[in-house]
Amino acid sequence: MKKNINIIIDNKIPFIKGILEPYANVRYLPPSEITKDQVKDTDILIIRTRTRCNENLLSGSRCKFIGTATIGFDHIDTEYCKQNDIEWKNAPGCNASSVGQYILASLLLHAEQNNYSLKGKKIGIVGVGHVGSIVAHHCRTIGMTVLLNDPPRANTEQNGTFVSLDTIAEECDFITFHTPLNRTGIYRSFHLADNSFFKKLRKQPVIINSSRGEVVDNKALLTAYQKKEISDIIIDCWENEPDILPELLESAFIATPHIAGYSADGKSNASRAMVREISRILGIEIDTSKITPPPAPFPEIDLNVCSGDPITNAVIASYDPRTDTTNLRSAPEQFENLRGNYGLRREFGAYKIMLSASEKIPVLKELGFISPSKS
Ligand SMILES: NC(=O)c1ccc[n+]([C@@H]2O[C@H](COP(=O)([O-])OP(=O)(O)OC[C@H]3O[C@@H](n4cnc5c(N)ncnc54)[C@H](O)[C@@H]3O)[C@@H](O)[C@H]2O)c1
Ligand SMILES: O=C(O)[C@H](O)[C@H](O)COP(=O)(O)O
Repeated sequence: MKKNINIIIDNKIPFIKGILEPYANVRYLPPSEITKDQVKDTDILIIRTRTRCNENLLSGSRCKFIGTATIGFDHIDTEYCKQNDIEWKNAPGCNASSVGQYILASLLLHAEQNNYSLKGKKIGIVGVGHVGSIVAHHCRTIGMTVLLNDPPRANTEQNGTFVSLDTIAEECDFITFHTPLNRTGIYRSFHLADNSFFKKLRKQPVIINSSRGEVVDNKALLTAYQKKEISDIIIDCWENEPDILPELLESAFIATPHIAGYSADGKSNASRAMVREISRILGIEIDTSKITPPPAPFPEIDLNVCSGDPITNAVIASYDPRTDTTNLRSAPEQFENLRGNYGLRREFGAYKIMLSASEKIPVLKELGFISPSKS
């Protein structure tokens, strides 16, 4: 029962091909081809961050629904959509655990390479939603002290224990940004970290940005590094992607092409969310059971044969951000291709840990690895 519904889907959204064809006319296009002309006769758009949905794209089209298979939605002109009766939906939380894995892996590598322990170090988390909460959980689990900053939540929640951005600037050894990109308004996050923010830092922290490039003024970030106001940079989201600042790429400890959320788990969550929305719109049951990530290639991590910290070994066995850093440094002009052809990783929950009796087993379980067992 094919309805007269036209759908365009970004061709880099995985696990979705074939699912909607029984119900609609589906075309898969690269973002560069999702143009005004193509969108004109389209009812439903399923896109990623690379399609800017604004008047230029949408005016004169019959599009009534935009689904973005992402958490962020700053690429959608929500005001234009409201005025023109176009519904839009994102996929809240879809890849939050993937970003949690990215941040923990980067922190553990930084500690290992600089020969210190993260235990007792203080991390400031700016933006405590789906991603920030997972980062907070992981950091507490490995013994870090966590400070939270989230003015929208602080203003509405009675029992929150939030601090100001100034307190984070003064006290933290690490500061990680997990806000949406708000260009205006009282919760504006555009250049939340700017020159004046970096001047307030007291502990020469490591700065981490995996939110949106524009949340951190990239030139100010580089200057702060050069002036030793900060000790290191971990960066996944950049201003002006894919034309990123070469000096920042060279200076950062971890520098990746906006792939913190690129787990197979996260991508399949997003695809499932998009199909559920279409199912709701069309008023039909659509089976989503085939939208599942493939198994991890090596799903058992035997920590008994590794020397060094079991937590670091387990996390890095699941994901090593140095590989993505090396790939980006060797070919920065391939930023979009590195994303488009990314080998999606699996999250902690896809790995079973083998480890003889160790006080680290409860920590590994708490991070989400499968039933660490005696071997
Ligand atoms: N690098 C990646 O691959 C990747 C993956 C997922 C998400 N992201 C980005 O991370 C952002 C956060 O994701 P999420 O799932 O946690 O979103 P979320 O909406 O669940 O949480 C965002 C939190 O930020 C808070 N916030 C808003 N404005 C703020 C401000 N000015 N200062 C401090 N806090 C503020 C909100 O109150 C909310 O609690 C997304 O909007 C997206 O831009 C990037
Ligand atoms: O907002 C998100 O979900 C993330 O930034 C996500 O990783 C973006 O992925 P893209 O749509 O660019 O593939």
